[in-house]
Amino acid sequence: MVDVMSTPTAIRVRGLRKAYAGVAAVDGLDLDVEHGEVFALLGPNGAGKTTTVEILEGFRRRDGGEVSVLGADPARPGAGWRERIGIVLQSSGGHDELTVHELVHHFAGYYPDARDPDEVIAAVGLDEKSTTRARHLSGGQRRRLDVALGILGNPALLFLDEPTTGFDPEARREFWALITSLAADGTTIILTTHYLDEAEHLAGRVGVITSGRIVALDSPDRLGGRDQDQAVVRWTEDGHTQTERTAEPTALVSALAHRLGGEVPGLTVSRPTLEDVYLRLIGEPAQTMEVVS
Ligand SMILES: Nc1ncnc2c1ncn2[C@@H]1O[C@H](COP(=O)(O)OP(=O)(O)OP(=O)(O)O)[C@@H](O)[C@H]1O
Repeated sequence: MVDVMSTPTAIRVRGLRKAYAGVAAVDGLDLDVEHGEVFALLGPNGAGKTTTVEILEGFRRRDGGEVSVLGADPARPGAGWRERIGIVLQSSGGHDELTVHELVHHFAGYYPDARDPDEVIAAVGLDEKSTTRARHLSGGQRRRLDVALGILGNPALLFLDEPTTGFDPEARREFWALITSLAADGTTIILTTHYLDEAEHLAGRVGVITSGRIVALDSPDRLGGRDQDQAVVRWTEDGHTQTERTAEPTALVSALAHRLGGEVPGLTVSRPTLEDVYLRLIGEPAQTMEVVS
């Protein structure tokens, strides 16, 4: 078996290509993910995220390029590789007649180094549903069960494809805490999500993919030059909302306070959100960021 930590990166992809009926879905994609990183892959519908991730998981054949995942080519992984990888697919199902307890205990038997099944059930917050059949779980609870099955084998690398779709806000926060604790234990995590706040909360780096290529890659606070973007200062003066873009919002606010004699009415200072930057990168007009010339 490959010693995964002896490989310099958890994932290395160069020039990955995949076409369906002659149409490119992944078109020369490069990517490096370090051991222990939480990496989020963002992109609009049809951008090529699932195709890429499924090639990394060994579920789809590529047409070209080099791929190394935990030191092995997923197209020819060899013994022991699959047990080192946890996968939570976009949609799941099956085994609907078994209870949570039965399912998790059953699948634990497949792994040489399984986590304690009862601890996993508790970790995903399904303690109280332990004796409930899978088909009677709510959508969000079913997703937690999927995550439980994904982490059961104590994977070195965990793929999460849109893991919190259908979660209520509280469940999402709890799930984030679970992922954060897995990451703290050293699990490398590849996350695809359409929730920008989820990427911002969880990921050390995000990659934006459009038309089968990575078009931006950085930490959430630096993506697309976000940290260099000017702040927008808004306030009310003479009955009108005033707006100014500036690289020095503190100086502007201080000058305003001086000029207006103290409290600045209606003052807000905002920076572009990750969503603003993301929409700009994929070529959509930002909806929340007011651009002032
Ligand atoms: N099995 C397939 N056969 C034919 N075309 C496919 C197949 N799977 C994906 N495609 C096409 O490849 C492109 C990329 O799809 P993919 O599922 O990788 O995108 P995605 O970024 O995961 O999208 P989403 O956010 O909607 O899940 C799309 O145009 C899609 O229609």
